[in-house]
Amino acid sequence: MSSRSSHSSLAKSESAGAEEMLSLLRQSLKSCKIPGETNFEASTPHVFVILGASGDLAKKKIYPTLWWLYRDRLVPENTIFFGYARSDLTVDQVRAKCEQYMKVKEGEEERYQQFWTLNYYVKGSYDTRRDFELLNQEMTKVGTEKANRIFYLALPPSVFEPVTSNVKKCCMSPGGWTRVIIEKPFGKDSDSSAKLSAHLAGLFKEEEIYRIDHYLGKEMVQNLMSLR
Ligand SMILES: NC(=O)C1=CN([C@@H]2O[C@H](COP(=O)(O)OP(=O)(O)OC[C@H]3O[C@@H](n4cnc5c(N)ncnc54)[C@H](OP(=O)(O)O)[C@@H]3O)[C@@H](O)[C@H]2O)C=CC1
Ligand SMILES: O=C1O[C@H](COP(=O)(O)O)[C@@H](O)[C@H](O)[C@H]1O
Repeated sequence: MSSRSSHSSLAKSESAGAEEMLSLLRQSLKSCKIPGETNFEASTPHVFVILGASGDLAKKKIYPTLWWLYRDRLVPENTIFFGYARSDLTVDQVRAKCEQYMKVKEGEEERYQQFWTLNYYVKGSYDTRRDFELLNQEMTKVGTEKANRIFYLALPPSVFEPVTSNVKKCCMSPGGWTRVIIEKPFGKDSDSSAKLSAHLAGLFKEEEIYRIDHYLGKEMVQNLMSLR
């Protein structure tokens, strides 16, 4: 076999491997029927909110990941995305910040364009109830009251408490479920971690809270096929 054809069969087998993994992921999402949860195929609308949408984590990790999930049809079709932060930004400006991390391949441009048409941005502070009321109004206006809502805190830990309090007061989904995702660090020592946990427990049920350390699981997720 020539080196060119061995490269091309390697590329084919890698892309077949990726397709196989995506197909497995879709199958498992579709067969997942947890009571009270959304069936992946159902038409239930979802709103994914990135709090701290102007920041480093948002542009390097969260928006790219949402785009890749959307591209690979691993989020329910009826999903919209809201960015929220104090910076005065438009969706186009958020898009420009993210651009170099999105890794859009040839042939994906149309879907990529579609992804951004599903995005909205609301400017607001983290400790003002009125701003979260406005976010709530916008989400309801663009989406529906039935939509499940997911709030991703891409924010410094110093604002975790006011933000989660305001989400609870103003932004819980009226007709669906609500989830709050917090990226590490969960406090800086045992006391501050316990304080944060107590605060969250006072607002949400445990199943409404997701604590993420993407770094801890990274290698395992990347090697999912070898682990099977
Ligand atoms: N960046 C990364 O790769 C990783 C980050 N993390 C964690 O994710 C979270 C977010 O990180 P990252 O995006 O890097 O952080 P940033 O410093 O970029 O902050 C995110 C946004 O929060 C707002 N913000 C920043 N400082 C403050 C402040 N003192 N008070 C109120 N709002 C503020 C700003 O938005 P605005 O002014 O527009 O409101 C900013 O764009 C942190 O908890 C971090 O530890 C974890 C792993 C990796
Ligand atoms: O959580 C973390 O993530 C960032 C980014 O990691 P990446 O390898 O997924 O790009 C990392 O720089 C940081 O050290 C780590 O704590």
